[in-house]
Amino acid sequence: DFARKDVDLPQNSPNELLKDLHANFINQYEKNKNSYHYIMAEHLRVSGIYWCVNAMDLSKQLERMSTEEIVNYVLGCRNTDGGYGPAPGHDSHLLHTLCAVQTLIIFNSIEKADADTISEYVKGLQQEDGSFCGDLSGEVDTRFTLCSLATCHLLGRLSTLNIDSAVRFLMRCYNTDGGFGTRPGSESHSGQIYCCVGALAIAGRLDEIDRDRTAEWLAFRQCDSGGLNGRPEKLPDVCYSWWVLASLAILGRLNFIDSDAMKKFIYACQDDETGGFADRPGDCADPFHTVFGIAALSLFGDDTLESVDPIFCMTKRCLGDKQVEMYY
Ligand SMILES: COc1ccc(S(=O)(=O)N2Cc3cc(-c4ccc(C=O)o4)ccc3N(Cc3cncn3C)C[C@H]2Cc2ccc(O)cc2)cc1
Ligand SMILES: [Zn+2]
Repeated sequence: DFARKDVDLPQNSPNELLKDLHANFINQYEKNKNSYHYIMAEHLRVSGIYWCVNAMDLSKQLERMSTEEIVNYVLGCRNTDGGYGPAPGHDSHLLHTLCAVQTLIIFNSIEKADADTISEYVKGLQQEDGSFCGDLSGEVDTRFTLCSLATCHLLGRLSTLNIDSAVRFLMRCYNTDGGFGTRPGSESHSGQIYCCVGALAIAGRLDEIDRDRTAEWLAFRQCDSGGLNGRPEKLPDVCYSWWVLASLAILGRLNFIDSDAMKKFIYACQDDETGGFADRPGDCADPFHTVFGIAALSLFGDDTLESVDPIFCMTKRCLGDKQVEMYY
């Protein structure tokens, strides 16, 4: 069967950012009667909170969030092992530990977390070969290398980890096509490239890769619709806009893609009734695709948004001197 490799942008697609509509979409996750405790699936909740809070910060509307309630909820997800779970009483995982730290930094409340116990938790998940497991289930993924280096960097505890072995493992995941996969030998994927390029940038080791070759693989993700996909022959999706654009920004190669066509696709993913972004035009909006659609537009310099840091997907405002100085 002929698999569609692209989408058509509907004629009446939005052609600008519907910023206030998105703020209302995100906020409805926050109203008392629909607070996170009910709306957001428990196994996702702390990550969902980071996506919502970050979307509001990028949209310059953070003051509409109930800071204290959210900060206390996140702190309530801390476990005795030093890590954070997705909700109170859930086991710790690197994905949610990073989102918890990111949320606390956005609310300028990172001093309420214990940097030493969190970084010791992360260190405990690094393997002999330099890789990281997401939790005690033992799954290794280059995504978890980014979570580990980003969490420890944001806490000022990067030296807790073995950075040399972490970089050696990442380079074993570097494919001849210029991309990175989940583990050594895995096929290249936009999301994994974002994780590996981001981790190398935090480690100050971007000179280990051929940045033009990697940027070229990323540029080939652009479809006729202007949207970016995760792998060859896949459909474009607005969250891949973020993975690909942020990677190109870190590599100093944003000029490798057609930004006007890209923006047109991102605008078309907005839902002009409910607010929010869907993965592609016509689908249901969700907070995950909303934050990455807004972050991608911020990378293009939309001055109605806060400027976003490509490595951490957080505003430069909240990161301050936690930003990694880049060299191109
Ligand atoms: C709806 O189906 C899924 C599938 C995977 C996941 S995930 O947690 O493994 N994850 C993030 C993710 C979230 C959503 C979503 C819906 C509603 C909310 C509320 O905030 O968030 C939706 C999708 C999604 N995915 C799956 C995906 C996105 N685009 C294409 N796909 C297949 C990504 C997935 C992995 C992930 C990526 C980044 C990250 O920081 C954390 C997890 C969640 C829901
Ligand atoms: Zn997506």
